[in-house]
Amino acid sequence: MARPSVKEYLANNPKEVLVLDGGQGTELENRGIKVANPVWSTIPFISDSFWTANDSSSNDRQIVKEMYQDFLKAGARVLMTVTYQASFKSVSENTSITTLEEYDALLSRIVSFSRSCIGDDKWLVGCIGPWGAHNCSEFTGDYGNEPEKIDYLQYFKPQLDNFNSNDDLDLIGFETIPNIHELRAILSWDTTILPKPFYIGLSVHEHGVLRDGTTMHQVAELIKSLGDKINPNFVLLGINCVSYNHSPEILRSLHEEIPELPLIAYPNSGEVYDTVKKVWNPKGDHTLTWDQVVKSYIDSGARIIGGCCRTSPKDIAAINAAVQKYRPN
Ligand SMILES: C[S+](C)CC[C@H](N)C(=O)O
Ligand SMILES: N[C@@H](CCS)C(=O)O
Ligand SMILES: [Zn+2]
Repeated sequence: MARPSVKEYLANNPKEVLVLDGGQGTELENRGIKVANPVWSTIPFISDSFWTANDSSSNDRQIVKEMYQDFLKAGARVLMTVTYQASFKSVSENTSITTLEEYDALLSRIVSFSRSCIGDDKWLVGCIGPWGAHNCSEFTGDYGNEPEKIDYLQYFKPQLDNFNSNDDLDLIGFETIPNIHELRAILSWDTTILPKPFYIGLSVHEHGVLRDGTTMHQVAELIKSLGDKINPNFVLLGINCVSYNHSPEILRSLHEEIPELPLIAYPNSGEVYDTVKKVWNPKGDHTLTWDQVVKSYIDSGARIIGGCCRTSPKDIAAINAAVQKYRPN
């Protein structure tokens, strides 16, 4: 392997801050791919023509490649697979891919294609959206009346099994997790279920609580209560797809609660997703610059910084400039 493990790299280079890519689903949408469907940004990979056509005849294939190229040019060293809404449930209930065998083949193809787009020297994250992605509750955290009874492992297992066994993936990213019961479930999984380094990105309200109302103090208490039993592959905790303007404060509150934990932060643009119309609506302007946001993240212990929905290669270039300016010497 041409790159060290992310976990070792971060531990051996305590001053290093890595730049992640930006919002892939929304970037593909900006470039003409229609993502409003039950598997969201994974849609281009479902079509046979993505895999059979050559680059010049498959427009979508060219678009995905160019998206990766542009994030790389902007300075990203950690990039993600476009598999946020590609759980077995979402794929098998909404596309022509219905068996576990076909599903595995799809994920393996996506991972190797993504690896071929970014080269061997960059880190590749296997992106896994929350349980709530399939019914669009990632921004409400409303998992019904008995969220504690949901079988999260059963939901994630087919995607996890594929990602765990794929050496092209360096890290598993559980993203946009809005519910404490889901967080508790993921954190309860040992190295037999999660043998690869992983991180968890929380989906947090502007006023700093998890979308289901759990405080950052309660999140910290949960992590502390696990003590030595915590899976050693749990590398970073953080926030993603949270409001840009509020994210520095939210990350600071997490850092104050668990100062020793390496953090990851990649906010959205500050626009708000309309889950019915599936469009992003403006909500005030950026009152902060990326320069200010990144400085604050680094002061709060962030080791990986990037952008989520509606952030583009331009945002990643600004993040990269600020990371080079503020990372510790
Ligand atoms: C992060 S959200 C924009 C992903 C898409 C959403 N789960 C939907 O199904 O519309
Ligand atoms: N990794 C996903 C996040 C959705 S919230 C994306 O960038 O599209
Ligand atoms: Zn997002």
